[in-house]
Amino acid sequence: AIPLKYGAQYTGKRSDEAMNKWRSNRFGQFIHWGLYAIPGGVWNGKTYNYAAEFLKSSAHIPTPVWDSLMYQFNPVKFDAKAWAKMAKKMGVKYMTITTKHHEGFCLWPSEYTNFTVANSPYKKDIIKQLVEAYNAEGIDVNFYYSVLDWHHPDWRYDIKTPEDSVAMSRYLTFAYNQLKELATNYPTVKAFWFDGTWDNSVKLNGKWTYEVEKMLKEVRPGVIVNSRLRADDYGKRHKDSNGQLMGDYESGYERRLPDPVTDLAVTKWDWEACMTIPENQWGYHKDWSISHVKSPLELLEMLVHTTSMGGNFLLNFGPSGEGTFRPQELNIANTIGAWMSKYGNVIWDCDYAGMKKEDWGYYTKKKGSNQLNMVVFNVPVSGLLRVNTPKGMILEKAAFLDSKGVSLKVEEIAANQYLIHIPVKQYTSPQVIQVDYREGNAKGSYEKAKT
Ligand SMILES: COc1ccc([C@@H]2N[C@@H](C)[C@@H](O)[C@H]2O)cc1
Repeated sequence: AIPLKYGAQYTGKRSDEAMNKWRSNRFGQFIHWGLYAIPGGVWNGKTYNYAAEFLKSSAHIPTPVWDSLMYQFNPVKFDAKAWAKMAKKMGVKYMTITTKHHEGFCLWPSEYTNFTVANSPYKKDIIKQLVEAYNAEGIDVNFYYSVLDWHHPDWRYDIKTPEDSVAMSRYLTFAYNQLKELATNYPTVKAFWFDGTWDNSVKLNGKWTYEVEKMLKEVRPGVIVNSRLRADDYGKRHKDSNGQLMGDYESGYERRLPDPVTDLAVTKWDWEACMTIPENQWGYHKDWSISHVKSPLELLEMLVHTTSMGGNFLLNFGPSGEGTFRPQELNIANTIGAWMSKYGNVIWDCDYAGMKKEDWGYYTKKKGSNQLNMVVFNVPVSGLLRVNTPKGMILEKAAFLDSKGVSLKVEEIAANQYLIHIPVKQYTSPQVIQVDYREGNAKGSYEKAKT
């Protein structure tokens, strides 16, 4: 192994209470909110199709012009309690809020800059209101923080001169202080979601990323840090020069999911995928007709897919400049919430089942139980759901979760090979089958045939 000072600090999954809670949460709400929500992807009458939170660069807007949006930030319809109630109904157990996105505008009254809500017409601390409202609903709150900062004069994309180095170290001190401020002033924060760490200026500062992780865990013991923060002694990110995951979970899946057949390696570590409802909009965009908008059932399948591979699914919402969500977002919250109210127990506290992926959908398994869940998205025309079990696993019973125990026919067709018979009809939402099994070796008729 290559000796490293700023590489992975430990290997394997954390098994402390805080990480077990983070893992059992499984489903989270991402919220991207900032000045970008005011123009919403439109500038001087022109609609820019790229992600709305990048409008400053898409429309080549000078920093002073963009920053003056602060004087328009006044979300008169913002209601943290209403947001938290919607999230509770959706079935999320955690929420991750952009405290500061790339634009540098802070949703909390940071003492280290004037570019915050405190100096906007709105004035009040948005982070405080969200933390209190979501925690009151029993939902954990995590902080997204962009290291990249378009506003701060000392930010550098690369270090090419001694002046760059001096400026960037001033910037990193500023960011360190802001992060300490967030971890100190909002003591119920459970995790930090770092972004904007891909530039060379950060890769050259692996030591700073190590010190930030260390500081956060000293100020807030148990706090969780994503792999995107970290660079090692040689600028390697996410995994260090020895291939070891840095931070507490892998956070490279953005708008994409690992393949349930070829990417099973992810089941060896904790990971989270974050997802947009439109094709590629994190911040509020005025015109959602410019791309595909994912339906509730598409997103529900992604949530189940993610759980089936032992990951967390962070679904993004982009409130408007006034502090409201769109009808499509409300519909998604209600539709997924309705399914979660019936079947949330096959998501929360569930994990990878170690079973071979089948065409009909996904398996999940409740931690520490012999209860195997089958979430069926694709009903085969045959009505026969194939189940291949590992050696030593015998299926005993299968029933639709909401059928009050009416068993389904389980046909053993070969060693560790079964067919579960279900009615062939139009299902309008994913069906959940609960399977009971026992340890033991198959000794069906075919064994005799062989001997
Ligand atoms: C292609 O480059 C980027 C850079 C930043 C992002 C940001 N990460 C997401 C989690 C959002 O915050 C998006 O703005 C996305 C793509």
